[in-house]
Amino acid sequence: MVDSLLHSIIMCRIEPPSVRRPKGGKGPRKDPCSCANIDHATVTHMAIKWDVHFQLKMLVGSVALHVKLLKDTTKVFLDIRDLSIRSINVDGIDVEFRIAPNSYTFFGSKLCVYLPEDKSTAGTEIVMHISYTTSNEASALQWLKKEQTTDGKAPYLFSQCQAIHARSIVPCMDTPSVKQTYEAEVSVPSGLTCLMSSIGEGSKGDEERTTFFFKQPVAIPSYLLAIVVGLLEKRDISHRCAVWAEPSVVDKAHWEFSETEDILSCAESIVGPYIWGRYDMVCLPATFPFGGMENPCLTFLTPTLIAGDRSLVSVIAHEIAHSWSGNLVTNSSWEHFWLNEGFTMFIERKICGRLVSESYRQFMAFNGWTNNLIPAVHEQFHPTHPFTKLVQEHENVDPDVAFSCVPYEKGSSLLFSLEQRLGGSQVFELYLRDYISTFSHKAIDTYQWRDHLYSYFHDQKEILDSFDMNSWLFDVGMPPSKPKYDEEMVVDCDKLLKEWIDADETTVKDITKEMYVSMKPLQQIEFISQLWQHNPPIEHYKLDALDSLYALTNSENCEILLNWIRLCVKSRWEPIFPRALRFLNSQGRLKYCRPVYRDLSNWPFCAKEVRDNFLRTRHSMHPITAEMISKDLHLRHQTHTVCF
Ligand SMILES: CC/C=C\C/C=C\C[C@@H](O)/C=C/C=C/C=C\[C@@H](O)CCCC(=O)O
Ligand SMILES: [Zn+2]
Repeated sequence: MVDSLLHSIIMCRIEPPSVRRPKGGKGPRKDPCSCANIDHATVTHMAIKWDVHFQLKMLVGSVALHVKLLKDTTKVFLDIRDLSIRSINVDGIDVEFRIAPNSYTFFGSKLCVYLPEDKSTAGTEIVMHISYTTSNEASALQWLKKEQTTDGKAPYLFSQCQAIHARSIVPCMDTPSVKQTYEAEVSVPSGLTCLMSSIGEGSKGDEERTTFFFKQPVAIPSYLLAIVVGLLEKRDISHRCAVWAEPSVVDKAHWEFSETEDILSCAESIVGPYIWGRYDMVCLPATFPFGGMENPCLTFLTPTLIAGDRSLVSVIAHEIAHSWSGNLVTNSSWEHFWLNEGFTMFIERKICGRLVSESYRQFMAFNGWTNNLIPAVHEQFHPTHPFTKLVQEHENVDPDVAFSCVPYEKGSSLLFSLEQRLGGSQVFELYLRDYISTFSHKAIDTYQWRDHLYSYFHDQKEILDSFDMNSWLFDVGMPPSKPKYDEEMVVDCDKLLKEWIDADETTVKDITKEMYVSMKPLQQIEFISQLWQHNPPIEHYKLDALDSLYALTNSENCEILLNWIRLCVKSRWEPIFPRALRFLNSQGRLKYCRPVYRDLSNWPFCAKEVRDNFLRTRHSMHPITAEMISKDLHLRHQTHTVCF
């Protein structure tokens, strides 16, 4: 008995715990969110031609995919969602194609293209020309009537392809493990400006239509394809930075984001040269679902960053940092999203540490742990939820549903802990540069990251082995240990918090506003967030006093407003409801809308009104926003069957 047991243990190749790999797999796992046969073929270049039709809410055009066969194959599989394929030819020869029947789910469908026999051997390079149109419900696009824009003067279109929405605007290998250059010709109604995640190469047209030309010479994953069309004006910030926005917004955005060149230069001093040429930003209409999106050469930004005091520009540092982590060194699938976002959060805070102070970097990391990671693990999910893992498994999982701050905060905390153990900030910055230069223009997974870490710090193996890496990477819940933070900037927050918690109806009148107004905005956010997280909930007389002293309900800073609304709703303070509803209807940022919709729908006092509000406004929301909130409110159950 013992012998056979011993034999089976020896034969079943028990790997050391530190190299836990995906189920049943040796080496990199295929991206479960794509049906592309990337081991047989790869796309190296896309040449896109689109006519933008606002009345139809459709892109009509074609794409020429430059495909290289990696193995003998007579088929190329592409990802599509809601595309009407008109015709496909390979090097000018019409070819058969099929769309896998009944495969439609949130992943979309598999487009199978059959190659001529004489173009099916390994090493062959072909040009696959696909004529197609998008659906008027393409999940990557939001079409705005002029009335929905800030200035109300012209229609507007913008895209959001991350994570798996590129397939709704172009047939492609919609996985971050495939990188391709691209060029585009886009025809739009004259008078409107078209911008893309690339270098603009001019335009030509007549009074009816204008065609804009673009080139992206750096190979990028499909999720970084991006387009915006609207009545836009530009303001230069430096020789390589500018901001675009609607006329009534552009000067406010220009002032708010005027430190962008300083941030970009600072980033270069940490992680190396900026290779993308331009760093432009477009400040989108308020329905944009995210704080920022790191589309190369053209970061997309929410107007909720315009606080009037430049206090929220760390998001720009974040998007700039993506020019290295994410856009150059890319996660090979969304299961390893933390490589994109954990590194970017870490670099963002490095930049802010350089520009403000090291104690500010420490405070940002502390704030991330206490105000983002803890609520995400304990309130948005629960400590045993699989989406609280750093490395996830996305079989039949929609990345939009799995999305949270966990990859950002758990990932950056992991790097923060490693920095402290492996020699401190300067030592770790040298590692960071080596990591970026080693994997630039590649797509990697956590196992490749880990192997590089061990080889770079080969002389500190004992320290690495003593670190509970597997628990950080693969376990649910909060990390097994908390980094040590310099809490110098926490002291004032804790002092003010204690003053308010300990106050009673008499002494609350003695609290003055001096300490609060002397704090940095991030400290004010920390203070209000701690009040929100405090149990029991804060008494109504204190909320009255807080609002009259600090004017929180009328704050221009959306981060402060979010935490104040959540605090008041948790305390069931009814005067906040009108402001909360205005907040929901004034912008579409998921980071704000999802928690506030969830909180309000769980409050019997206003549950029905807030759900009715959603049903009334959902059609003017971005598709992603509408989808996520309807799931949060349990208004529809998407049955996810296995895709292919
Ligand atoms: C574990 C989840 C794996 C993959 C998810 C990937 C993408 C999800 C999709 O919903 C797109 C997310 C885009 C995020 C863009 C910007 C963020 O860095 C900031 C979001 C929070 C904010 O609004 O500030
Ligand atoms: Zn990011």
